[in-house]
Amino acid sequence: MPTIIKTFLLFSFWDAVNVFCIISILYVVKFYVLYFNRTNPLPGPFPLPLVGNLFQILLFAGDIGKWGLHCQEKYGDIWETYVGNAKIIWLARADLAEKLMSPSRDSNYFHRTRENHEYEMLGFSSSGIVFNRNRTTWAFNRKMFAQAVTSGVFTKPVIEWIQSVFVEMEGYLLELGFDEKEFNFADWTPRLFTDMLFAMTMNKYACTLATLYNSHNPPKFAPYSEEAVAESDTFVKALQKHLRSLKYFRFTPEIIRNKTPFGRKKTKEYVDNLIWLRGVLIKVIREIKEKTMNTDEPINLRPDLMTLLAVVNTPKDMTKKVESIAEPPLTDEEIGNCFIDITTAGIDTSSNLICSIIYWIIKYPKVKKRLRSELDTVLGTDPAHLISYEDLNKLEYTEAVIQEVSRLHPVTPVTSRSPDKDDVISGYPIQGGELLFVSIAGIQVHPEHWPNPKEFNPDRFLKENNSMKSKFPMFGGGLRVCPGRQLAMTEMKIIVAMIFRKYDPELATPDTKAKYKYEAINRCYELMLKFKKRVD
Ligand code: HEM
Repeated sequence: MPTIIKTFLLFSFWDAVNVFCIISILYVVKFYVLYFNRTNPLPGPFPLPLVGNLFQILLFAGDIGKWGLHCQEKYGDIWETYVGNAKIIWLARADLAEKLMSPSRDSNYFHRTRENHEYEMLGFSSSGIVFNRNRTTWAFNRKMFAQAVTSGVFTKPVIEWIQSVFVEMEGYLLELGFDEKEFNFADWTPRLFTDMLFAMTMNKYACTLATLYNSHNPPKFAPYSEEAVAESDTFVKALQKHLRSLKYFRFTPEIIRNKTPFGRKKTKEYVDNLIWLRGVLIKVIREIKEKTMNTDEPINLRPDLMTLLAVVNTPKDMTKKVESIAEPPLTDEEIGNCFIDITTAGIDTSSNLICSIIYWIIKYPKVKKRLRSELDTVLGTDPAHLISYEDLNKLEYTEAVIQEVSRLHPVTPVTSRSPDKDDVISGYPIQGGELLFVSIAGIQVHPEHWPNPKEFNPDRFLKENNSMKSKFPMFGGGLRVCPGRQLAMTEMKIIVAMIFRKYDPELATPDTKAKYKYEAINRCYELMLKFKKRVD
């Protein structure tokens, strides 16, 4: 028997406990020796070994945005925190974040995260947009996406598609008597935005609104075949599972994922789910490509995002933005990953922000009155009037309200960057590969940028006060600024307009509050309303 095993067998239980205690003490001593002798120390909350500052985040119910605001008050506009042993530097003033938000192609701050083996394994580190760490493929994918999403051929019809999905939801709410009975509006918005996104990306009906409506056992069920509902249900559930997997792969330690039976099973389940999802998407993309290639008149095809991405940079390009320098079209895999990115980044953000917007408008009757007056002036008083692209551009106060809600209650309170090379920010040395958090929530209420920062005042966003916008990173900034921002604003304006021109939503009780939980974004999980019809 090897000596090491023999020695081990001589150990009593208490010997093992003693060894464990000695190793733990040595680990703690080493942790604090390194901590107190760290280079370039910044102020920040005191970390514990192994967990860093995670326990302090828990005191804020995991809400990293609120915790950031608390730290900012205590330590100033630049501070450091720890997740385990890894340092994170926070920046909470526009000038401090300026370099990170630079739009330069050579920016040192291209990467959103540190190297992430998990996303690499899933194939996201070199394809798609959100988690892509390869500058060349990221730039190409992002350009193609932006080309499609901002082209006139898409931006105009999308307005109609959004309205038709809202009309469907409106019908369900009235059918269920929610104009008189209280209901949780936050249950409906993720479905509204999922169905909208499916309609605008691949001309498919996701049926999530219909499924929720049917779950209330109405006298008359939604008019979709069980087969169609079941098929899309499976697909939407797979997408939701994929979203959960992104958090799992990011936050579960590798040792648990790869070395425990639970972790191995979960990892396999998530990887299989992604393979299935990609398989379905590739099939849809191939069908679209076949259809587009077999017609001489691509211009007559419905210009949904998948179709636009499938033909971008081909002779049938509908965006009319083909450049003189020949670039290849997107591959099926790239289109599939772009679709996954759009759903990852575009559903939760918009659907949760809309809950906050509705809540704040209800809470501020004067703002509601002025918003309504703008809606009546621009759209007229006939609720059947379809909102047009031109109408949307005139809804300045509506846009200001959306921005002001987002300033005070950002759906994404934090974004991050990791520099390639060492740098200096405001005299403070930053090491290449470190992680930096930009506190969107902190910048948006910084007293140096905003007079009366806590006051809800949409007027500050009206044209005459335009200069404030540089201090407003609602959609992030620089190279990786949100490429869906124009579409997101279109969605918000249409939904706000469609609700307040015709309805007068009421809180279930005067002290009803919108309830939130932080899950990588601020998720509104409860907003109890009555969807009252407008009477004035
Ligand atoms: C109100 C709604 C939305 C908000 C508040 C929002 C906010 C953001 C923010 C803060 C970022 C990070 C930017 C940065 O790091 O500088 C981002 C990135 C992104 N967003 Fe949005 N977003 C919204 C809607 C959308 C929609 C509707 C889409 C797609 C249709 C979308 C697609 C993306 C993508 C693909 C990225 C990654 C960009 C990159 O890495 O290059 N977002 N968004």
